[in-house]
Amino acid sequence: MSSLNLDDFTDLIERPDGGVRRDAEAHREGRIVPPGSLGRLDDLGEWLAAAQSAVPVRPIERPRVVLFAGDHGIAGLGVSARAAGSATGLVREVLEGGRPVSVLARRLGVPVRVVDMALDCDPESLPEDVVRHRVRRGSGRIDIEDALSAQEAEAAFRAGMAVADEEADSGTDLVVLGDVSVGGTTAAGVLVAALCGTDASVVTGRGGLAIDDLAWMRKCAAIRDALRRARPVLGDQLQLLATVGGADLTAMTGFLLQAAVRKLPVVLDGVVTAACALVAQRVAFRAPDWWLAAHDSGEPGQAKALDRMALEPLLSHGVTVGEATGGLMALPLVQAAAALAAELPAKPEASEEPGEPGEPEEQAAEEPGGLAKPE
Ligand SMILES: O=C(O)c1ccc[n+]([C@@H]2O[C@H](COP(=O)([O-])O)[C@@H](O)[C@H]2O)c1
Ligand SMILES: Cc1cc2nc[nH]c2cc1C
Repeated sequence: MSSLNLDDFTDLIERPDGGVRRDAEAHREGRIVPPGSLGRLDDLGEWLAAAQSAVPVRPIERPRVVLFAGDHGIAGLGVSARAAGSATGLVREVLEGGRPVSVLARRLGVPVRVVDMALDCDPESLPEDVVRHRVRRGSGRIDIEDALSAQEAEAAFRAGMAVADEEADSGTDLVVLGDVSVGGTTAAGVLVAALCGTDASVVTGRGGLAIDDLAWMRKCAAIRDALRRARPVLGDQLQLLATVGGADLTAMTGFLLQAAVRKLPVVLDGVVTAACALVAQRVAFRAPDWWLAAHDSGEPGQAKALDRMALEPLLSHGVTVGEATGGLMALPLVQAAAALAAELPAKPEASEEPGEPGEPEEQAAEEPGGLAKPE
């Protein structure tokens, strides 16, 4: 295997086409509904058009949820409301259709793909297509040891890239990315604090099922200790992920970068995907142009990371369950934006030709009448 050079992503990742974006804006200006009256749906439609390099934008017809799963040794310190090693149970429930992500995905008709990177269970106990990318059983306890060896980190990163390639090759037109990751918000907090140069307390949230004050203090201390181990390797993102990220977060970072190479737009979910996106931005500064922040989960580390990437979350409903649930909530909005951008009729010919004599007066005469109509 040739060694992985993350610097290559800087050149491989292009921006979505600016010319197409301007065409999409011009197309929008020619529609019957006044510019601005669809609010953020206009921006969303234009962003998608640029990502697809298509005006009018194509409908999102083959979206997919991709969940990276893993257990984190740090959960053994009591930093999560869930028991250490319990991510497997969640994954089973996802596969059986009983988790929030399963319910929303079913309703929206979106397939869910789960990728086990480091669950703490016997790999034989899960379907082969779920476990085939696994690099180890549980990631290391990041306050005192590396989450992964260098080899495991490279394998996990490549697995994430391979999943992005598989999705792009199979015609997926939008990915909603999420994690099933017990202890993952602690690792995410370390990555965000390390990359933003902040203190542990600034990024320490309450996790999936809100933890109590004592657990919060343990989480804060764990992030502080892991941060000490992260700072010396900040300049090397793959080593940073090996030191404090863990297998699922490393794979998600590889996924995000390769998806951007393949021009596959990705909807981000909560703090864990935001932390991976932040690492990926360090690798390739243009990459965030391919991502949409679905929602604000309320985790301080997520807000910090999104702010750094100038990504503004679409929704805010306090959804902290992870597993791409918040991402899926945004999907109907993305689909609505695409449909409006593509299907609204054009303004009548006359109003598109400003040079026509008499035309401005006609408009002026028409508009107040239209506005004056009772609701
Ligand atoms: O989306 C968020 O910001 C968010 C905040 C807290 C927890 N979660 C999810 O909850 C799961 C457990 O996280 P943890 O770190 O509390 O064990 C994990 O899959 C996270 O994605 C997600
Ligand atoms: C408007 C818009 C701008 C963005 N920039 C990066 N991701 C984005 C997503 C949207 C929707």
